[in-house]
Amino acid sequence: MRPFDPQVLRALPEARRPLAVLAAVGVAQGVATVATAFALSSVVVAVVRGTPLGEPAAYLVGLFVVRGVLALTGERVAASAGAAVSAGARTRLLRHWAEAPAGRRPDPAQALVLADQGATSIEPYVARFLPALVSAAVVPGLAVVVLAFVDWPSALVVVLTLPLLPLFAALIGATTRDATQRRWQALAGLSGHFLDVVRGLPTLAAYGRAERQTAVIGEVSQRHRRATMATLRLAFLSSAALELLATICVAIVAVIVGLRLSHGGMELGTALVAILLAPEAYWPVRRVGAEFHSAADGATALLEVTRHLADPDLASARAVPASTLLETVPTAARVEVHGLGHTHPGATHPVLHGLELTAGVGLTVVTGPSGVGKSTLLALVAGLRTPTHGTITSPAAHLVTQRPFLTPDSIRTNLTLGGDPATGNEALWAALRQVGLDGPVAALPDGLDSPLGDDGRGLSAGQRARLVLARATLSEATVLLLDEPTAHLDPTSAALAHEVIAALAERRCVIAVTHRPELVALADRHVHLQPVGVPA
Ligand SMILES: Nc1ncnc2c1ncn2[C@@H]1O[C@H](COP(=O)(O)OP(=O)(O)OP(=O)(O)O)[C@@H](O)[C@H]1O
Repeated sequence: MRPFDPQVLRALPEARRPLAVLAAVGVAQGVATVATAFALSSVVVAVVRGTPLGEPAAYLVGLFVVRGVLALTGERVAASAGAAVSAGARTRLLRHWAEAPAGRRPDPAQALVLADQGATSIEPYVARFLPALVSAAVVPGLAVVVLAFVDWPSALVVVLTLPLLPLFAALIGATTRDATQRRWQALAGLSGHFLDVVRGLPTLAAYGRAERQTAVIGEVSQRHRRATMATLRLAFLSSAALELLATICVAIVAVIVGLRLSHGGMELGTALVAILLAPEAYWPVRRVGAEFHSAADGATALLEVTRHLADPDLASARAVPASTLLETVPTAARVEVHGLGHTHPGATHPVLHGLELTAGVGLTVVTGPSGVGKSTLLALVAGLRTPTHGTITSPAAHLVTQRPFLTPDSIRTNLTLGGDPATGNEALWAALRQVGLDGPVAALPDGLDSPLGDDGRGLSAGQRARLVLARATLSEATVLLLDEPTAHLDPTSAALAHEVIAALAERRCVIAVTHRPELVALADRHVHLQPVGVPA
């Protein structure tokens, strides 16, 4: 694992400015640190020799103030950079995946971990580790150069002993990486087992075996605890080892300087500067070692984010000939499909072949036997799948699937999902009225702010279907794709929903998959799909 990969700056441009400021602050802190060593030794020399103290003391106080301001600025910039880079990584990842064809998106569990814990762990990496890395790159070099001018024997000792610190840090880091890996495996084992037990709990309880799982979960948790404690022990021990090593190195400089001072081979001021500067060469390296433990996850996550954002597969998916891509024409309410063919990944036979379809403003219904590819056609037009053959031209479309997504949040949030969250109450109630859902929602204690459970729990299947239809009416998309929009509705509600769909089709291009003859009767165009190989 590299401590810092410059690719990050290309993938996350929001990181450039704060990292440049952090580097500048790091350099300024290095200069201020060296200047403080000189000012402090001048004060001590003035006290010992009884010379006027005012000037060196004023310099020292001024330098302390400057260092305080620099430290404060560094902390603030680092904290806001951490938050900005972490949020930027999450937003870019989600946008990147959302834009990618469904077939090229990562596995949902992996995507969730990366966008959630992964993006969060980037924050300490940027806020704490990178500033430490900047200091480690600037301060030791500066301290050694100045020391070489002031007292070259001390500089020589530092130059000879300084490489020991990164060497030990790297050795300890390699051991920590294995221990961290073991901890993650134990954690994954624990979560996987816990999930299995929770899933199977009703069955286990029914057969009176639930109690037995307590011991198994206890054992797996203990394994995770032991792995965590081993990592922590290693982290504390490694910090202590680096600390000890750095102290010994400083002590060597101090002893040599002390001996030369007592034999009169050195000025008091020079000796003080050497003793004050020597630790400054070691501590930034020590700090990098200490911060490495908290930043290891973030560095890995950042690499993973960069890899996803620069995914050559995805880049080539976007670069495939325009004929197989959706063209985004925001204004035209028109869908054109020519010679469309699609074979699902892993399937041997195409589900669609040589399909022609032109749909403008109005209602186009798509019918056909079950499994013929109606939902696949809508997913292709929506851009969720990439066609294997042919072309599709469509503006960004609003798709209502057979199992529409409802988030465990308020009705308001669900209505405005994917649209403008600031949509006014009046428009929301009007949309609900259109689908006949205003009464049931008004009867809820919190009205529009009433919460829904997972997958719309709290609403009947028919009410869910009407809610997503209301969401479609609020959408600004000029193309609406509806997959069996009235399948779950009773005849009265279905008739109301059909009216809404017909009203929507007056100004937009609505393509609806349906088995309902009532909706087919309202259509301006009717496309009946036949299984591939069967003449239309
Ligand atoms: N992700 C997938 N991978 C492989 N095959 C798939 C996938 N999704 C759908 N299929 C297959 O593609 C064919 C068309 O499916 P699709 O859902 O488009 O049919 P449909 O006409 O909408 O059916 P229904 O009317 O029952 O909803 C089916 O044979 C289905 O098994």
